[in-house]
Amino acid sequence: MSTKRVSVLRKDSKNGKNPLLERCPSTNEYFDIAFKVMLLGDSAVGKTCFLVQFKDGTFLAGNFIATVGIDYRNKVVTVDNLKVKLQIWDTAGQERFRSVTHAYYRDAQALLLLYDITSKSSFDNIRAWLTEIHEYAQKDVVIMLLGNKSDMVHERVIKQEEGQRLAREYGVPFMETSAKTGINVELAFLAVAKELKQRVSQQPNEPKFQIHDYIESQKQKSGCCGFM
Ligand SMILES: Nc1nc2c(ncn2[C@@H]2O[C@H](COP(=O)(O)OP(=O)(O)OP(=O)(O)O)[C@@H](O)[C@H]2O)c(=O)[nH]1
Repeated sequence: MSTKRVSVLRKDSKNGKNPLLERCPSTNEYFDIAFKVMLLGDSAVGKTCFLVQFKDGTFLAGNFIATVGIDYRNKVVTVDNLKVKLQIWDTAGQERFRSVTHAYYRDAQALLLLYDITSKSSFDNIRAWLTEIHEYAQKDVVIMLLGNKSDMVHERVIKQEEGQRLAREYGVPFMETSAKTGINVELAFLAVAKELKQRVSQQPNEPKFQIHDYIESQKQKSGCCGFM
């Protein structure tokens, strides 16, 4: 099998601290605060496409090329007038790369865990992924469950309610997404960015940000589908 990208095992030069008002080298944009987000899930659920859709607004159609090891891209988003740099780590879903990716869990402040709504095994493996997350990630890491490829309506084997039920069981937010059409891709990252930003800048009298409510309100605004 050909490979998508040789792994880049680069560490943040700031020793994990949130750099203030720095310039993002890849986008050349200034930012106030930075967070690390990781994409996890079985091979071929669409993690790379999900990241490319968010970063560039395009869909990587064509032959599937599995990621090797781990890679990252940066994107600066605006959250409540603050420039938030998301450093997004795209991991290889294949079993043989697990030991490489485990080493990166600890640095992530948020994890987007994807399954493919047309693949029962990718959904069944979500429990195993959550076990790994609890073993290797930070205790207070933000986790979001995403049922990807929601555009493939005729091939669907996992009902939306099944995803919702599993997410509720683990107390994590859930959405169905499509890296192909872009549905809910930006919302997933923005919800996570808002939650993380709120955690570090919460004012004493400010109400706590509720990620579930935020997602629900955005659904109502867009009049769209696939939310918890
Ligand atoms: N229809 C549809 N196809 C998708 C979607 N997301 C990804 N794909 C296709 O699914 C296949 C796998 O996508 P990738 O993004 O490479 O999967 P991955 O999770 O990064 O896989 P690994 O790198 O092995 O972990 C590719 O053929 C994509 O074109 C989607 O939302 N809808």
